[in-house]
Amino acid sequence: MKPPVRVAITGAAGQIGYNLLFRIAAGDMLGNDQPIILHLLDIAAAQHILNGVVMELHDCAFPLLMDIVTTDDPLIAFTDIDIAILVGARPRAKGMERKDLLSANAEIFSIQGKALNQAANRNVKVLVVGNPANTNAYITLKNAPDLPIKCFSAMLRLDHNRALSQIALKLGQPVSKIKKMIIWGNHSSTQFPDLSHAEIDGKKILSLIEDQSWVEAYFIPTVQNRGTAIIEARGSSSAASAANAIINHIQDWCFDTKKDDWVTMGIPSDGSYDIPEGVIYGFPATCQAGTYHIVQGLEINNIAKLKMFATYQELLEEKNAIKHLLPRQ
Ligand SMILES: NC(=O)C1=CN([C@@H]2O[C@H](COP(=O)(O)OP(=O)(O)OC[C@H]3O[C@@H](n4cnc5c(N)ncnc54)[C@H](O)[C@@H]3O)[C@@H](O)[C@H]2O)C=CC1
Ligand SMILES: O=C([O-])CC(=O)C(=O)O
Repeated sequence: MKPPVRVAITGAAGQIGYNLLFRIAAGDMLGNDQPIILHLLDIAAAQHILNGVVMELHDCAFPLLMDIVTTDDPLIAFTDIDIAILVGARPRAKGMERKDLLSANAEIFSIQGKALNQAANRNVKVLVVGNPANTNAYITLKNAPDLPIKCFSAMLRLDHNRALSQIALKLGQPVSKIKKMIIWGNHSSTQFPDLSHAEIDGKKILSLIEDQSWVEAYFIPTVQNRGTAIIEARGSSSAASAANAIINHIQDWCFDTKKDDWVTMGIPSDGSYDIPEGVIYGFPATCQAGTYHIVQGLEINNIAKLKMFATYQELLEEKNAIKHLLPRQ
């Protein structure tokens, strides 16, 4: 039997938590031969709900679930963990943009960055989901100066999956055939869902879509604003699809992306594609041996450059609003 992997999930008593924990414990994320210890963090006021979730986890009798730690203390939650999924944060309500959550949520990630720095395994994989996810991930990494920068990522996989599905629906093809999608930039309505490299059976998708205005008038805004549409329809934000995207993101990071394809991950900018260092930005990425790499060498036209820069500008504005929470230079 393999040694157990310790997976911390924050906001474990919330709606994403309820859609995520059971799938992780069932083996959907790390495989059906990988024992797991769950470290579940939520605030003191939510511990009674968390207890109910733990009762249900026990009632599933998952063979892979070796132990469950529950706590409201990030230091306890993050001790010796291999994977951290930082979900715990306020969700937005109708009429809000994700960046409106900055003042409510930013401090959470400053505290949790410090706790990760102190207690997590040095090769921990940290995925930030709580919104605004890119900037919260940046706060987290800046507060964890002793951890390598490549330990950190933010979730744009839900946007990536949304884009795949819209194309699958448009072309009447299975999602699995659509390759090389990209969501550049921020997990916000300024993101740039970019079809120009996407392929199906080796053919460029843009050449298969007869009505090019569909891309600008329908595809891009639908993907950009899908979170808002879900909130309007359900009355609360995406939970099952967010949990599914978390599983996809961690699975690819741990077990490699597929050959001849890539995924979108929010990762620290390094100057690639003229996006300066200092933000967490959605890039096309491949993963090998537990490390992500930005896909290099893609041709970017001038219109795309403008869209990529606009979403970068929004990230700079968000960063400016939380600069007091950034101790690491
Ligand atoms: N990046 C992405 O693609 C997506 C991000 N989200 C974001 O994920 C976050 C969570 O969403 P839901 O689960 O729907 O919200 P929720 O309100 O159902 O659950 C949030 C949980 O976090 C807990 N929490 C609050 N402060 C905490 C802290 N300091 N430490 C630990 N736990 C804390 C709350 O007590 C609650 O149990 C929101 O910020 C939402 O906007 C949601 C969907 C997709
Ligand atoms: O829209 C929201 O606030 C939740 C979220 O991030 C998404 O569904 O993409």
